[in-house]
This record gives sequence, structure tokens and C-alpha cells, in this order.
Amino acid sequence: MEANFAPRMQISTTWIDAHKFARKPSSFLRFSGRLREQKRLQVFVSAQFRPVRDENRHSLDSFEVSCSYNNSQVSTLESESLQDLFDDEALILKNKSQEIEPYLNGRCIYLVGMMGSGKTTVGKILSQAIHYSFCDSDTLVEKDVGMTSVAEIFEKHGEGFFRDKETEALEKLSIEHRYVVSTGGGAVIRDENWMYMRKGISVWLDVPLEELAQRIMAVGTKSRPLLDNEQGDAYTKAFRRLSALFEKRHKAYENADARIPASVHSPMQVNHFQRPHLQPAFLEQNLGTHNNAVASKETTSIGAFEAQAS
Ligand SMILES: Nc1ncnc2c1ncn2[C@@H]1O[C@H](COP(=O)(O)OP(=O)(O)O)[C@@H](O)[C@H]1O
Ligand SMILES: O=C(O)C1=C[C@@H](OP(=O)(O)O)[C@@H](O)[C@H](O)C1
Repeated sequence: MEANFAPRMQISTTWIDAHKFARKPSSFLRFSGRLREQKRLQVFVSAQFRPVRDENRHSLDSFEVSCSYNNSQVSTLESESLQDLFDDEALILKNKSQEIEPYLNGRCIYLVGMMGSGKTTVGKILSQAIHYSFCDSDTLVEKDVGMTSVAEIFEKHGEGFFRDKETEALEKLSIEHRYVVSTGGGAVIRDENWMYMRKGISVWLDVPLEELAQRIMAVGTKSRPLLDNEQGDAYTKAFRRLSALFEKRHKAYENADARIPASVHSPMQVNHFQRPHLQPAFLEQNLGTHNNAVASKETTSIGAFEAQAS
């Protein structure tokens, strides 16, 4: 079976009549009643194609439509569940992850990376594949503080308070086993947090800023308070702020035991996994220093982790 990937297609900021959307079957695009009443909508369309499986069959799998009105984003819509889009990627990630499971010896995996790099998305898939539990450190902080969102915590108590709670959450997790932890994008800035994350294996999901800004534009900035107060259109806002944060943080991300570049975990280029030369002996070479439990010197085949030693 052949699996090729067509490039992502983007048609940005086009004006179209709302009634044209209204004629589509409701399962095709989901609209709120309020949106349907708007006369004209400014839409950003990002289309993603399924892999071509044979010569005759290729289909548009899913596409996201992000709508804005009067320059403020009002909604992001998806043709179908985004999970569909990740199905092929998830399968490959699962297969590859299962190969590394025996070498982990129960150590937690900490996913680090900028906001939108996919720590939560990838983390959930990974945890299922290796039969670990999944934990989002932001969610742990929210539960601890008794608030429903990080945005609310920032608003009521400020960033410093959130950072202290984040450190506490990582400290709690550091005595656990068999967890894939999606850390907050800023967790890497405190040395103390690294002390806790070093109890497990840290993996940096390294995604280009342009891609991050696209993803964040699609879902909006409301849940990410550090991106929510910039001026300008949604993409520029996200890109500008992400660039400033990355400038301050990139050295800290390099502390991670392994780096996975976007080309490996992007659904559009997931065939990268299948290249025969991507067979790094990641655990033995790069992680053995952190835990003697990685005793085996046999070559492992874990193409999902194109790792670079820190
Ligand atoms: N590999 C990927 N390719 C394309 N989009 C992705 C990928 N991983 C995540 N996303 C999308 O990016 C957004 C942010 O992902 P998320 O997992 O919440 O990131 P994080 O937890 O790092 O902030 C979500 O809308 C998600 O669907
Ligand atoms: O980059 C950051 O400083 C932050 C990232 C967020 O987590 P995600 O990376 O999961 O979005 C969250 O912890 C908080 O809004 C701060």
C-alpha cells in the first residue's frame, strides 16, 4: 500500500456569504444560530487531505474553517471530528511507541514545547499506546486551585501564582510512574521544574512558529492568556507573541532529553516515520544517562523519536 501526503491547502481570509454555508447539510459544518444570522463572514480555510492509499482513491478528509467578524474571531468549525485527521498519524505513533515501552521501566514522559505544539494531542495518543495514564499539568493546577481554566487563574491571581502552582503540580507528578505528562508551554523556564522532570524522560515537540500560529489561530486564544492581549489579526497576534516567548525559551527547551521536530509528528508529513534511516537508538544513546534501568544495549527501533541529545 502506498501512502503519500498531499500538501496542506490554505485559502486565507476570503469573504463569503453566510447563506451559502447555511445550505450545506448540517453535519458538514456546524454553525451556531448567531453565526448564521451574519450577512457576510470573513473566513479562513485550511484544508487537509487524507493520505492517498492507491492510485484511484484520494479524498478530502477534513477541513477546518475559522470565521471572524469585524476582525474578531468568533468561531472555529471543523468538517468532522479532527480525530479523523489524526487517525493515520495516531496509528503510526501507537505502533512506534509500543516499541519503546519495554525500555521505559515505568518512567514518566514529560512532553514540553510551545503552546499548540501538540503536547496534549500527542500525549493522549502516546499514553494509550504505551498503556500509561495521561496528565495535563494545566488541568492539575486548575483542579488544585478550584478554577475551570488557566485563563481564569491568570486573571484572578496573576502569572506568578500560576507558575508556583505549576511547580507544585510537577513536584507531585515527579513521584509518580507510568504517566505521560503534557506540561504547560512555560514549565521549562524554571530550573526547579527541570529537577522534577528529570525524574522521567523529557521530550520537546518542536514545531515552527508559523505552524503554531496557524494552529492557535484555528482554536482561538481565549484559553491561552499569554496570547490573548495582543493587537492585530488573529494570526499576527499569535505569531508575534509566540516569537517573543520562543526567543526567551528556546534554550530551556533544548534541555529536553529528546527533540521531535514537527516533520515527524505532523499529520501532513507523517510518512517521514517510514523512512528506513529514521531508526535512532534513542533510549540507549540519549536516555541511558538518566536511568540505569535502560540496561539493554540491543538496538531499538523507535522511528517515532528522532531524538537529539541535549
Ligand atoms: N501534529 C499536529 N498537526 C496539526 N495540528 C495539531 C497537531 N497536534 C495538535 N494539533 C492541533 O493544535 C492545537 C493545539 O494542540 P494541543 O495538543 O492542545 O497543544 P498543546 O497541548 O501543546 O498546547 C489543537 O487544535 C490540535 O488539534
Ligand atoms: O506557554 C505558556 O507559558 C503557557 C502555556 C499554557 O499551556 P499549553 O502549552 O498547554 O497551551 C498554559 O500553561 C499557560 O497558558 C501558559
